[in-house]
Amino acid sequence: MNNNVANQSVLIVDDDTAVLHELRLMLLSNGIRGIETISDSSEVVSRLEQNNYSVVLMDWIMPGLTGAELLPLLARRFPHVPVIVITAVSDLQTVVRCIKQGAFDYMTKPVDADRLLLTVEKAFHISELANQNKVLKGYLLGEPLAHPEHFSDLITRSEKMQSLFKLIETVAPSCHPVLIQGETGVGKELIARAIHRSSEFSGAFVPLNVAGLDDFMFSDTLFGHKKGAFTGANEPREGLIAKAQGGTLFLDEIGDMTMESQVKLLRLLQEREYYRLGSDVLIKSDARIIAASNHDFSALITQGKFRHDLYQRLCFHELHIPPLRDRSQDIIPLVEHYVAKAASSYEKPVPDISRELVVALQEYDYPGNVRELISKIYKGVAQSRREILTLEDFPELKQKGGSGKPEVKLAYAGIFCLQATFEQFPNFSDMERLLSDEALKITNGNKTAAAELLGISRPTLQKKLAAFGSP
Ligand SMILES: Nc1ncnc2c1ncn2[C@@H]1O[C@H](COP(=O)(O)OP(=O)(O)OP(=O)(O)O)[C@@H](O)[C@H]1O
Repeated sequence: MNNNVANQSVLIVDDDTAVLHELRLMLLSNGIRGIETISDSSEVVSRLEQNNYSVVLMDWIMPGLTGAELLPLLARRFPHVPVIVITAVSDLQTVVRCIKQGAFDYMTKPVDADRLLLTVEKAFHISELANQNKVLKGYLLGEPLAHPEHFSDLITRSEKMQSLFKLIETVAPSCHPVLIQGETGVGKELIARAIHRSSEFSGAFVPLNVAGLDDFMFSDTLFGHKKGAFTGANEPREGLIAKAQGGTLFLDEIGDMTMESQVKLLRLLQEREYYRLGSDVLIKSDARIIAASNHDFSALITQGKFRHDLYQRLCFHELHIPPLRDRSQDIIPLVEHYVAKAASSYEKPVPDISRELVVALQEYDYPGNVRELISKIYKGVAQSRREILTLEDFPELKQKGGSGKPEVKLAYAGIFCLQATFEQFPNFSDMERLLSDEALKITNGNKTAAAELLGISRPTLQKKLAAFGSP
């Protein structure tokens, strides 16, 4: 049985306690833990009202409520719970009736263990999908995140990111692998951590960057080794997969993995078991695997650099994180957050940000995404000698803009409508006055900083203010 059973539960209904016991044992011995049994069929509805069962396994012929009476009731009240009917009669008519009334599948007594497990596994899968659909529907109807605190490290105002968070809440509790794709520095590791938090798995989040690891290093780091496994293995080593037991193993830069290591990872995903180097003891693993990459997998697969079967296993759930330039609403909140952080780490007061810098930061396209934004902010704050950050502190942005003065965009004209501001089209002197007032407002009355912002000397600003009659 594969690994998607940890959060699943089964309700078995049969008036024969010996059958209940036997079915329970069959499921238990295959790793299914959440099993409850009822011998009185009239209790089924109230049990389903109180608990979230993934699957109901039910006898057809029972005293009290029979299968024929119960099945339509369950199909109507709990349509998302697959019901598997067990019947002693293998006549075609009963089977057709079961399926027509909404049974997910049927089987005849005596129950064959292999068939039971296969059917229950299929039903788990359907139940999981139905559950995800239910949650997604709720979200589409505007429901907020169930646990926003799981995403508290991610600063965003973008609707695309909010939708991604909602998707994460629906897929996080399943044990299936997740593949996160996105450009470098876009926040893939933060997203992986948010998935782990949302899964509420009790084990640890264990990250491993596989780029640059040769196959031996990969195997030793991931699986560990037995004492004496190779020259220099003086002590046994527990691999990272063991540290991630009950939790999440995050494999970063998976597109750079060697072909040999890909075979080993594929085996781990298929079998959920592994050997330490030098050991012939098979160890089971229940760690959930999240992988991340900034590569285009279709290109890697075509070039023969990545196994198609591994890709298919990894992308059971696939998440794409949009680059920062496609969610420009995030730029300013990120800038504000990291300016405050940088100032605190350099023990400086938190500076204001000049308007021209705000515009330039919004216009930039961030090929290195959030990581690049952070690095620019830290450099800018470190070198700034004033209480306001200006374009001067961000020479790379200044060079990009040529003159250093970013163009006023059309969108900006929506806010800054000259005629509406002045009631008539302004002349030069009106504009000078407006610019001077704005610069002084932004710099809290600091004339030196305001003059710098305006690109004029302090005495020139002083003269102009005197001409306007301003203090
Ligand atoms: N939405 C966000 N809010 C706050 N910080 C963020 C956000 N996204 C990314 N960061 C920060 O940006 C930096 C890069 O993020 P992260 O390491 O998660 O990116 P990545 O996509 O995994 O990068 P790489 O492709 O290089 O592995 C980190 O310091 C992270 O904390």
